[in-house]
Amino acid sequence: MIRFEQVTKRYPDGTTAVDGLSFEVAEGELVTLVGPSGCGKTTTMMMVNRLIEPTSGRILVNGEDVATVDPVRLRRRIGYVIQQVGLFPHRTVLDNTATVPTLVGWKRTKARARAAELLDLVGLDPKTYGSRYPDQLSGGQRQRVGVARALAADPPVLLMDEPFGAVDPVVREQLQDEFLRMQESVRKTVLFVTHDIEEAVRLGDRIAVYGQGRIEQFDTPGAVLGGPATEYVAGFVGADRGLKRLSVTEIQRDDLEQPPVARMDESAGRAAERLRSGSARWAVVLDAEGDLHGWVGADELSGGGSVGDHVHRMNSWVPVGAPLKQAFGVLLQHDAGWVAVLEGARFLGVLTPARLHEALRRSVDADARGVARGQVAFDSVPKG
Ligand SMILES: Nc1ncnc2c1ncn2[C@@H]1O[C@H](COP(=O)(O)OP(=O)(O)OP(=O)(O)O)[C@@H](O)[C@H]1O
Repeated sequence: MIRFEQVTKRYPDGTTAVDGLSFEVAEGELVTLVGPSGCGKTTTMMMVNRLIEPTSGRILVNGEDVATVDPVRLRRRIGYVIQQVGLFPHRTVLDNTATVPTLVGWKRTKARARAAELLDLVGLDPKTYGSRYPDQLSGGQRQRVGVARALAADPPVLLMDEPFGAVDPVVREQLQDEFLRMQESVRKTVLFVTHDIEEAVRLGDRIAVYGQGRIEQFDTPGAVLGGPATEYVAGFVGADRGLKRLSVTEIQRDDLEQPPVARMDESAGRAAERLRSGSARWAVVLDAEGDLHGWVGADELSGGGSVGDHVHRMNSWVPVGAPLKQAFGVLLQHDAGWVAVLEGARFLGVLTPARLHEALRRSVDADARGVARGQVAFDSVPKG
């Protein structure tokens, strides 16, 4: 969808901002460009919508060389969000959002209806905020309007330059979450510039780690964290990259351990006997559908009745596909030896600290070998 072919930008004063850059962003993909200040990220991005012209090389958007497209027409097809949002101060939020549709000739009512829809999409109630002016909004709200405005003409491509850089960390995380949710439904092709590795890893389907004017590594967040290509990348992603990797590695079914199970309607006595004969001290309690109800200790099952009469409700669990970090959080918070993993209400198994560690190790190994994690056997992962 966006393709850089040997793109170089040399400024008139001789600064080479970008040097022989080649990479591709697939349709519907979100690629983050991350690197220290001055490494050429913004220059890269601005060459896509021709705010800056390359010295050599080509950039194709949807197969078309951008150099051959009229810049004004080009920019209407490419949404652009920047840190200093650049809202028009004397126009209401609704009119700001409707800017591009109005420019391309939509009727005012249609453009405003679309703008209201988009404000809703970015989490701003158009009834409350539509008639306000930009200086009556918080920084985070202004950023949201910036995103809504960029999406208004429904451009297939979105360029975002540190869009959440100017807000505090809590709001920033909120905006990132909302943006990810929105991207699930709108699936734009996005080039996203940030100098924050956490943000790059969190948002990117793939990330491009920039050195000076060049990409040092271009891969999935998991692969970059698990196997930095160079010393430079290792330094940039940080010594705690193992921890960061927890947030991009998903819990899979084959990471799970199968603990002893008791049924809700099973007689307590029979369940106790079964657990004792297997030397099990506890069991998870499921109903006939396999949905999780809680857990029970083997020595609590005396006194008759059914297992359901003795069950402890379980108030924390994690869904399959959630990041390992979420499971780790639950284990720490409850000082627990395991956490249940569900799909919907259905119990799939438990994750223990040892299994969590193995999952992380296997995913590093799988990325290094370019295979799926399921193909890495537990015992093939070297210890230590
Ligand atoms: N108009 C210009 N003339 C000369 N040099 C420039 C110009 N614009 C940018 N540069 C230089 O090009 C290099 C890349 O700049 P660019 O803005 O692309 O970096 P960046 O990675 O986006 O940085 P930041 O994160 O600080 O925004 C820097 O060394 C910068 O000083």
